[in-house]
Amino acid sequence: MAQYGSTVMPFLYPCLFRSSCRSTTSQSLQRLSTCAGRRSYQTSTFKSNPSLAEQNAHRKAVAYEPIGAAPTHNEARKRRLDPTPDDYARNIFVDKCLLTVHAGSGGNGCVSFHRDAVIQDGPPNGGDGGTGGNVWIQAVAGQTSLHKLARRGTLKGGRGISGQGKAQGGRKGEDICIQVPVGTVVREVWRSDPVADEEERLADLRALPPEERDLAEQESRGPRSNPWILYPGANHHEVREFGAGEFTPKPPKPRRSPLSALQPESPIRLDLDKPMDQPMLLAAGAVGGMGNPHFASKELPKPKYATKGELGIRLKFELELKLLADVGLVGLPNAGKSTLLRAISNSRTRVGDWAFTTLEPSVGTVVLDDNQGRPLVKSGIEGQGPRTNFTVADIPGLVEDAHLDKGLGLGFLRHVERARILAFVVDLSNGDPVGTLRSLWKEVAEYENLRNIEISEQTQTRAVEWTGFGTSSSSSPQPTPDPFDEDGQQMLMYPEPTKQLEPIKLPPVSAKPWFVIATKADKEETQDAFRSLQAYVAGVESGSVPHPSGRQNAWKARVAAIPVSAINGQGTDRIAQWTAGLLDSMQGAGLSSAIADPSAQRSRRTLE
Ligand SMILES: Nc1nc2c(ncn2[C@@H]2O[C@H](COP(=O)(O)OP(=O)(O)OP(=O)(O)O)[C@@H](O)[C@H]2O)c(=O)[nH]1
Ligand SMILES: [Mg+2]
Repeated sequence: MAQYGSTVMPFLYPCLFRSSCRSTTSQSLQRLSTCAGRRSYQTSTFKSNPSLAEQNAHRKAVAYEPIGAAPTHNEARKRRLDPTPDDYARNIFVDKCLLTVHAGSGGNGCVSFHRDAVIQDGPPNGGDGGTGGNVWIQAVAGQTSLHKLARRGTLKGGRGISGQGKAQGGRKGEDICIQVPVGTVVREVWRSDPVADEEERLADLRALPPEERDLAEQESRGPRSNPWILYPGANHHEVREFGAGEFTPKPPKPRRSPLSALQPESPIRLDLDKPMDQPMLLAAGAVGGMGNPHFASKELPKPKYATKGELGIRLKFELELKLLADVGLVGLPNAGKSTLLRAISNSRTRVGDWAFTTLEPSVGTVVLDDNQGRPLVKSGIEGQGPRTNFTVADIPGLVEDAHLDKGLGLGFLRHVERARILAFVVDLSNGDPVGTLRSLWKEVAEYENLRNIEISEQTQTRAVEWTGFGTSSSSSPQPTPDPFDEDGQQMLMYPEPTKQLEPIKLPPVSAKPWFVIATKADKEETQDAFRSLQAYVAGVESGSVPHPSGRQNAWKARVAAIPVSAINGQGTDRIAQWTAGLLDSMQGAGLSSAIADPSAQRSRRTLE
């Protein structure tokens, strides 16, 4: 053996040299012959401790498996609907976030003088600064979560570029467009508007008697205390003279970009419940500073100063998804909601045979055409073209007393009221389906009660806090000095209110259209359970049985129980048809995303 030890033999024939320390050459050769012999009739099964060569041979055989062995379409579909617990795509979902936006500040004006071979000391020709970038917002179809914006936190419009010599104006700052999902409500939490603050300060000064003005002016100087830019070539004497006040010009009035007229009124409250063709202006960029030609006069034909650009407005918003999806799947844990979503859409939500597999809502899109414009389900109302898709949200399972925040409770019920239609998913193989449906409705109705109490309590609190006639209450925001902005200028900011914004008004849950999906119908002895469920639902529709929510005006115009076997993909087409029909009837009746919410009938408009 030692004679082979220093050669490449151990590398080429590892099985021969595995126990080189102990075995002899004859033993190894015998083993080699055994291995070879075995390989001839035992190719696919390993002995208890396979050699490296055998392992490699096996890997190769698997890699070159004949194409005929690939899973058939049905097998692939079955695998998709009954996946292993680790076969899922991670779903990131955020339905509420804070977002700060900064409109771009204006670029500075330029101090420059014409100079050429003939004219050594010509007239002023400094360009104006460019306007800051605007901030726009647009609701777009196809987005279902606010997680991207939540991660960014702050979005800034570009700063305007400063002006240059030869009367060259600075370039405008870059605009930004915030894209949000359809159904987002945007509410302003606070704002810092340096131009408005300056206007207010000047108005206060004007109201004072002239002898007090100078002192008050010194004390009340805000972020625009020094709006001037001096000529870089100015000598010490000129700088001192400028600062001494004798030659200090009157500060120009604060200016706004003409575009700011398109800004929504403060405080901004937008209900973006329809896809928008054009973005909408949220905050206009600040205007740029003025170049030195603006200050030329008969007395001072060559001014050596220009102004800085105005500071951009800063706004903090709370973004909240009012509409999660067209259909919300409501059911007990382990009822089969995620499997159903996989069966009707392209979703890869997690499926597992245990409760609370799903912990975050996940939204899937059900496509109603063959992606080439040919509808698979006849839908859509006249004059608006066929409906091509709708969205379904897989909401985590509800448990008994979820309305008391049991299980993963109230957070999930919050999602239920953000769907246009509720689809109650009932497992036919798990006890009495009618009892299950009633207990699900009970949780939903109790949650609605709680919300009504919460809203009325908040209204009372607001009524007590109101002090009237413009006098500020103790909780009203007071300006406090804040850190400096990117230019080293002090910004006036307002502390964030300690009180949260009031909850968004949503339509009552019991007023939403609903239907029942009876799943796991492939399991044995589920026919009787389905028949009893069907009879109950028919009773609710006809009015012979009270509505499971216990509400008088609850929706029951068109209820159905649809049996499906999600794991086999059977009966799921009917869900698409039924939902499309319900959406059409809602649209036809003018009940759009907000259903019965009267405050949201018009898109893109301010609330209240
Ligand atoms: N036989 C049968 N089993 C099903 C069917 N649908 C789902 N299952 C099984 O039921 C179990 C639970 O399915 P999930 O889709 O994870 O249930 P879920 O309602 O999303 O559960 P949570 O996320 O915990 O609320 C899994 O083992 C599925 O394979 C069905 O139609 N027939
Ligand atoms: Mg699930």
